[in-house]
Amino acid sequence: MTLIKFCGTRSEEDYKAALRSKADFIGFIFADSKRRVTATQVKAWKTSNTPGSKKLIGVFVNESPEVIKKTAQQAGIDGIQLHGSETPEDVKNLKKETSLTIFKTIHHSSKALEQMKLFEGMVDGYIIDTKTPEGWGGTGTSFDWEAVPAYSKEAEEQNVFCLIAGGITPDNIKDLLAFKPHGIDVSSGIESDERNDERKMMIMSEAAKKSYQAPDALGRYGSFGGKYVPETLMYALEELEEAYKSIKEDEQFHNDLWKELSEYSGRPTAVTYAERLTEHFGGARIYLKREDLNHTGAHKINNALGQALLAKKMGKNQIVAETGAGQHGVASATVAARFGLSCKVFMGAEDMKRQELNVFRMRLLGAEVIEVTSGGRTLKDATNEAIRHWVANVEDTFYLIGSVVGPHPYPMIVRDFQSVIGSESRRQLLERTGKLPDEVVACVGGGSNAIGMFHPFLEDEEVKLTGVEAAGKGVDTSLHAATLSKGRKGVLHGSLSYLLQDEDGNITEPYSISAGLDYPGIGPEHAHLHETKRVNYVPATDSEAMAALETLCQLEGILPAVETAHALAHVEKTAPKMNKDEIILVCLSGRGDKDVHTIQNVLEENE
Ligand SMILES: O=C(O)c1ccccc1N[C@@H]1O[C@H](COP(=O)(O)O)[C@@H](O)[C@H]1O
Repeated sequence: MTLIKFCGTRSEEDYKAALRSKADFIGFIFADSKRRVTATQVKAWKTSNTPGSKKLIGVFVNESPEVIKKTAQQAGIDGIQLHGSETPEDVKNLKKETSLTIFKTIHHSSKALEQMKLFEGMVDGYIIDTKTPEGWGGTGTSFDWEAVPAYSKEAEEQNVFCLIAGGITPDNIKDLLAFKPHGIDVSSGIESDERNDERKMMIMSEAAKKSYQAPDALGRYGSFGGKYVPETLMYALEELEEAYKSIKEDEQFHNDLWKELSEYSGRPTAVTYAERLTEHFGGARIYLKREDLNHTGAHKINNALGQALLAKKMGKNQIVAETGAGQHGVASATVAARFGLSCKVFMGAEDMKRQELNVFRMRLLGAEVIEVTSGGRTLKDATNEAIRHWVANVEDTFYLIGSVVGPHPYPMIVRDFQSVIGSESRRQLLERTGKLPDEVVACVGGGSNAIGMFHPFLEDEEVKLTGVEAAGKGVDTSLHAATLSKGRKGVLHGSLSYLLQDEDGNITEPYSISAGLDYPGIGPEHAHLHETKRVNYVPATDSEAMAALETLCQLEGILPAVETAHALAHVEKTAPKMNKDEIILVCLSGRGDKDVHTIQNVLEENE
């Protein structure tokens, strides 16, 4: 997927349209132009419409450092684009004096590559534009795009990205995309009658972010997914689907959600370069997406906040949830406390023993934790009970499902709320390294952290995606939870996917050291991505996961959740075989404080 910067925003309407679009960057012209705006205007638009994860960029042409700094500060923007003949010295000084992101525009010419080299190590990205006698930029004139790969290569060597500007329109964008630019930057091409035209923005966005379409109208991912539920739940699912459709288009909802994600949960989460781990394996550079730094210690809160806001919007004041490792239970109890909702969490008796601390946390947060003693007394059984409770109380109860499982529209809703993980890390890595990762790795139980991480990378064919399943005592024993490696198609909890089952189709008991991966099914979208071979699913055993957990603790000072350690176990296998200039991005889905007892028991047994 290509980065998008929509520039020349000159009214609150333009700004709102850019916020609704798929732009990664929104540009404002502070230079001489018909599109010029003031810092006061930008500040006012920003105050009444928060930009969420989009970055605001101010464009300047040969402006004094004092004016640039003052304007940026007044407007409250994230970065500056120097679009004139600014020198490396000017950039160096600005970099020293501000913490702003700096993009340098280089005008296409036979000297452009040499000029880029002069700014090496000083800028966060390049814009390549056309200069004409009419102006420094915004002229609607394109250059010969045969030159694009050379510009991208130079930027990659400098570990930054390069956006292409100049005369890009809905009619010619596909010609440019054939040269695989890192991103596009457009002013004139999105305008009609002196204002930004949302239809043009949409055409450009669709072309640049050519999106993978799933689920279909019936909630199917290929042949998987769907709604296999009793009649009593059909109405509730339709009501939910309608409500979700309306909030998806609702700017206010997205603003409210981003406010919670940022002010309450602490997003964006960091991407950490694991330097000592990288050296230890001697291969690919390893980057960790730190979902463990979220409030409550895992990625689960992203989805819980989204669904709780949706529940409020639907006028439901009771939440019911299931939990395995307890992380989703804690996240649900947390959001219920924050929004003043009542909360019941169903949890298997076995998991309650393994995750005693999280049971205590949920109760402390005011939730009722209901022990489930049926079946294997783990996540599957807790989910059965939560669904049963929902069927009986559907009028005022919202089922806050914790993974990309269950009947449509749940897998889609959870995926969308978790995709913030992948879209944030995609942008963060491009900003940091100038390239996309070569491989992205995440652990998979039901699969919510993995789908959230993978989804924004699905169109990037060059990025290898790897999901790691829990192989327990080994996939050739009966003690594992490796659904895709060892399962068959079947229906569980309202959707068709791969399941662990015996010859007669009875669900078999999964096993994993980690309560969060101990589920006999997997989200239907993962089943589809497995069948289409877009994602490669591999197993990791308990002992491989525990070894990887110790390595991360000792080399990076990060205690990961036992679930997350399965993803790290795959990194141990693959990183040493990769080249030093390759990059692995790992979803560090949660922190391991909740697992300290389990870890202690295992390590003591091994002594
Ligand atoms: O857009 C302007 O008016 C402008 C004025 C002065 C310097 C840069 C300007 N815009 C930049 O030009 C390209 C977009 O060009 P086009 O209109 O799509 O051909 C982009 O980098 C803008 O940031």
